[in-house]
Amino acid sequence: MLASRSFTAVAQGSLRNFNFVRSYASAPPTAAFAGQKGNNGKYTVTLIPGDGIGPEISESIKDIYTAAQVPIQWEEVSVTPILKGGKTVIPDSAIHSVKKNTVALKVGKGHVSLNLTLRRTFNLFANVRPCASIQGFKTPYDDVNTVLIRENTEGEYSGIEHEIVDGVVQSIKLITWDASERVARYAFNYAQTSGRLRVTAVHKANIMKMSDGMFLSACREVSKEFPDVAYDEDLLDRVCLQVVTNPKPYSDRVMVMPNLYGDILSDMCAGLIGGLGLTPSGNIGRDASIFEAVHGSAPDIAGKGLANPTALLLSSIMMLRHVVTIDMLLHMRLYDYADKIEKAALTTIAEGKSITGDLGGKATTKEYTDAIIKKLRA
Ligand SMILES: NC(=O)C1=CN([C@@H]2O[C@H](COP(=O)(O)OP(=O)(O)OC[C@H]3O[C@@H](n4cnc5c(N)ncnc54)[C@H](O)[C@@H]3O)[C@@H](O)[C@H]2O)C=CC1
Ligand SMILES: O=C(O)CCC(=O)C(=O)O
Repeated sequence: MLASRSFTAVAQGSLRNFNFVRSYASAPPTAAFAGQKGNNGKYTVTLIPGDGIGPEISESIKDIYTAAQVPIQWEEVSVTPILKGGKTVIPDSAIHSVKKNTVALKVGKGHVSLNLTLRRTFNLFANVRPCASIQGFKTPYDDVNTVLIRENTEGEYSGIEHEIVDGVVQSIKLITWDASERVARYAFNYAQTSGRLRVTAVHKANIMKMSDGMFLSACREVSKEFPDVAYDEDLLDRVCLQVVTNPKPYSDRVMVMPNLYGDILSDMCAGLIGGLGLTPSGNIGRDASIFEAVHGSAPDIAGKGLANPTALLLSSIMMLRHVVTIDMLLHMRLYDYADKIEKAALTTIAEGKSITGDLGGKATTKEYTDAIIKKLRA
């Protein structure tokens, strides 16, 4: 009963400010999602600032949340790998914090496969990556509004690699029916609750007949459970060409795809709306969800005050709307915080006076953050 009510709330929440942003809605809730709300009336959320620009943009988010008086307290943890029993692992404290709080905000860490470890540890099976043009901010395209859902635990990112003989290596692309079916069902649920009533499976089954072929079979099976959601399939290369030629037709649908394709296609979509500084994502699992920017730790600009915190901020907004679905009866008002912060950030960008260098402006991370805070306090 609560689950179906929550689904309605998600759909309403996403449609409420449809004209303004259209896409940074929360994802449909998964089975046992439960944030931790303390006696002080605040949710505790794990914050993983990572390295590179992570600490700078995390500070921005904290300052903006303080100014907006969002009822959240951050539990900051490090995921810098440690040596344990001869293996490099994520510290127990980080794992424990995410397990306890079930919600985390994170910046990509410049450490190979750490993301993959987190995604696998918490079985974060779906990565939701919305990408929408910001009204009033001029880019070559002004009508991008894509939602891409990426299988997040396997494919080329299974981490199974070996050397067969000297000079010959092999990386295994692992596709399982269960993971494909699970992400497909998530995509159809998302389509149904967000009002984007079409799912397009993106693939290369013309070449990878068995692996992508099975991914497609799973999508087709799941599509039968959703007669009100249209279903089609398209080749990855064709989708790339079509999206950069005319993104408009992709506004009415959700794209679902194996892991690697989603990684690449989401960066391409980001390029259409102003770059990686603007695109958020949510790694959704049954027992926890970790929200993070599509970008990584950007070591080339770290410590220079140049980083754009918007992608992480929009990820946190997806998180707020996700948190709301847990406990909607008590905390509907978190939607209002999400809406308010989102509006302050996107109007700051549209005005163009205090934007960061990646968007063509001259503002530092702090100046841009302060401009948002000023709007929140006005
Ligand atoms: N989801 C994740 O956790 C991801 C982690 N990574 C990791 O991050 C590290 C760096 O990877 P890169 O290939 O350099 O990708 P990156 O996404 O960190 O940076 C790519 C380019 O975009 C720029 N950029 C990224 N975020 C920006 C922001 N917020 N504001 C302004 N400019 C921004 C960077 O300066 C750089 O020129 C690597 O260790 C990589 O494995 C990379 C991508 C995603
Ligand atoms: O884990 C990494 O370092 C890169 C992963 C990545 O690019 C992504 O998942 O978007």
